[in-house]
Amino acid sequence: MIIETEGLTKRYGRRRGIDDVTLGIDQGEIFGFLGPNGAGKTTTIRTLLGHLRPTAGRARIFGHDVTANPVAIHRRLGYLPGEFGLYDRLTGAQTADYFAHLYGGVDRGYRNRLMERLGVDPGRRFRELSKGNKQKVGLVVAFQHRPDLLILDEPTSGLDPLVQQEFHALVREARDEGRTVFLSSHVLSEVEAVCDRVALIRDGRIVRTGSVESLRDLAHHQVLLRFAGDVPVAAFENLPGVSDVQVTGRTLRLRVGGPMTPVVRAAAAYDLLDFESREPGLEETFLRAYQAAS
Ligand SMILES: Nc1ncnc2c1ncn2[C@@H]1O[C@H](COP(=O)(O)OP(=O)(O)OP(=O)(O)O)[C@@H](O)[C@H]1O
Repeated sequence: MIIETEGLTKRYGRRRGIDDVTLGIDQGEIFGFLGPNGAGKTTTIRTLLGHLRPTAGRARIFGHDVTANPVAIHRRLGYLPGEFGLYDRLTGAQTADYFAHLYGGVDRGYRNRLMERLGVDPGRRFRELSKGNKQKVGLVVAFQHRPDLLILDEPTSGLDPLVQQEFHALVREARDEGRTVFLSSHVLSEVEAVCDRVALIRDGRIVRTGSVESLRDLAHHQVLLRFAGDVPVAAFENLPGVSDVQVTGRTLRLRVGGPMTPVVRAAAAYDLLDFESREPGLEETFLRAYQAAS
């Protein structure tokens, strides 16, 4: 196992950080760590990296205890923090060079390809970069020495959709080379798109671990349909995956789990003026799924 934690707990004084986190991540997995803001993702990651000392429990990476042997771990690790930065005056290329030296040099061809694929402008000073562009330099730094394990804290926040796709491709390539990826996210659809397995964290505790397919019951969309004329609610209420149908005048709001086809087919039978579909935030999704448990 590449990452192994047992009852990992971190309290900030009397405040909760994480509580009893037990995880096992195998070589060659893309593992998603999914939770709303404040759930404990960063705390878990920083404890794994040895930046924070656990209050209780233990964690091992590559078989080494994270508190006892951080150097042996860090040589083989690529890490993207939530807010990546070094010195404001350095350019993207200089920043990547700085970290490359720490690892005793990197394959420059690979480094340059990473920069190209992610669209990093190597000559720009760090202070002139937007959050997304800083994030891209951070990704180059995490990947450039081809580490055995990548730990990425909310890697796609601030990236535009095309760069996100390129990032997903890089992650899959790393996995196909037998490397391991642990990434945190607060977006369900992103974890669904790229991860093999996932753990859900809420209020500092793991509420579920499983294959990405096992998230199906959580994934849903809020759909709004606006029609030119009156529409019988019954035409939608009993469709597969549909629940919580609400009607305001000629507007229907409904919750759809699973494929959208039945709703689109039913809507097409009427004069449809507008169709909106959005993925609700994870807070809303978790609240719904875990209300009974809390
Ligand atoms: N240095 C600290 N001192 C006190 N409490 C902290 C500290 N860092 C984090 N916390 C608390 O620990 C809990 C978990 O925070 P953490 O940053 O790990 O969550 P997260 O899932 O990474 O959220 P986000 O996506 O917002 O970064 C929160 O309740 C937070 O307020």
